[in-house]
Amino acid sequence: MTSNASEPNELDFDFQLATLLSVFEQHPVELLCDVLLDQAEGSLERAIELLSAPSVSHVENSPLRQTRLTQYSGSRQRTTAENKHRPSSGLEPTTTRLQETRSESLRNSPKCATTEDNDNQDLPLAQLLRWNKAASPTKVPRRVNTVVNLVHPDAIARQLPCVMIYNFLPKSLADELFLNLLQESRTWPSYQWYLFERQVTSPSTSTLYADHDFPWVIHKEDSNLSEHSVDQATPEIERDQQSFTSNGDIYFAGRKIRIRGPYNQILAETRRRVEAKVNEILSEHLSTYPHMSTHGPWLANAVVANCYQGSAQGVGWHNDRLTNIGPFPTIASISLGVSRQFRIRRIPGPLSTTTSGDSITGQTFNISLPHNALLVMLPPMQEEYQHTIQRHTPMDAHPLSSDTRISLTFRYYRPEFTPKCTPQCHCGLPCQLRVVTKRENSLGRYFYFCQADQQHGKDKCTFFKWLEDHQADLASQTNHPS
Ligand SMILES: O=C(O)CCC(=O)C(=O)O
Ligand SMILES: [Fe+2]
Repeated sequence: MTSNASEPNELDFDFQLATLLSVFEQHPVELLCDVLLDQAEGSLERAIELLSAPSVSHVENSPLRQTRLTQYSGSRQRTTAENKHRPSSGLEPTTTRLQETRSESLRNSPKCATTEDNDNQDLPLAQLLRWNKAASPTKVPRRVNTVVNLVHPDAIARQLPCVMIYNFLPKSLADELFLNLLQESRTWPSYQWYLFERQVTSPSTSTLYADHDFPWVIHKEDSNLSEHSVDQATPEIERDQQSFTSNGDIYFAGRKIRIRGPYNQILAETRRRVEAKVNEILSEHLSTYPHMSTHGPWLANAVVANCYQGSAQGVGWHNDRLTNIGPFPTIASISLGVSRQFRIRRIPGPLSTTTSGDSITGQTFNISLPHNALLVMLPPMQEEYQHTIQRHTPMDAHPLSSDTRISLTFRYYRPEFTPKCTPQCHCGLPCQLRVVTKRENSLGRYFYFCQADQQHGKDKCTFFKWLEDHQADLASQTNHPS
């Protein structure tokens, strides 16, 4: 959610509303829209402040909100020319979620479902919020707003830099792994971070396991957790669980966290199989993605584990942080438990327009992730696409867990991207690494910038450094140690 140091912040209405939806899942979309438009006068920061106040519960049916929600849905009509100058901020998925959340909110909040300020008294709000074609003053080409379901591994590989393997682990190992993690997940924390100086909490829980070859110097932790650690295990489970600490703070999505490890036997066996499969895939894809080669075998030396209890828990649109895994990462994700919808869309920007200037951001892909599916996200998935675990989608109960899903996202934490190798910003914090996706003249370049706003809720500093400049500095320090 941090604004990008080198790119203008494109916090338009769609993005703002999508952000509020992902943070304030308990509130109906109409309330979020009203607070954003009326009370906060379009300021996301102010809206978050207002919504964080304990008394937020009621929403008047505002005509402005009605108009903007209709536009929000109707803005799919933008012409190609408009799209070129104003890249979509992901209308399609958020619109879909808007529709899903809307029906949820209509059930939960009868007050919000009234249509008393509208002329169309007889129509349900859900219908009113849709783009009204008849009322549209001019006929403009309609950009198709589709979600394409991809099921067959060949179809997935044709459309996306992803490889899907269903029933990846032997069944008994998958089940054992899941039951083991279900037990452990009771101690995984929700994460807090800052959005415009307001602390927000993730709707799911997660943790980071690291193995023996995690490149940051690790020693067994024998004292209490550091004062900054937000990952607090219960004492009983803590005794069975070795905790690692590192000689550098570990930031996960802008938050300082504690890591757990080394892998137990089940996780180690899973790692062995994941690494073998991923390296096989990487060698097959080398001709397609030459940039995947250089660093030797891919290692699954750490894994971000996520737990979602029920369909209200998910994770919003994002691409995975590159800071400690470096550019062009490969991430291999095993799904366990109830099947959930994984949605993928291209990041708006020059990369998402065809040579004729047509926007190709309209397409969202949906992949169901059943128990024991391995999805390997290859480069440039994190550079060019965003993903989400969609909330409020129908689920079939899983025999082992009913409505709980756990994902294990194995990553290679590269030695050259440890905190020791990461520049510190003027605030004294390790920087975050990002890639330029919007500015054509620097497209695809990586840069470091301050992440203090997410971590501490304070203003971020002006630190900015291109990755290649930083690497050149590191190389010259190695060649000419002082
Ligand atoms: O649960 C999943 O499959 C996705 C989780 C995810 O996107 C992440 O850990 O970054
Ligand atoms: Fe992710």
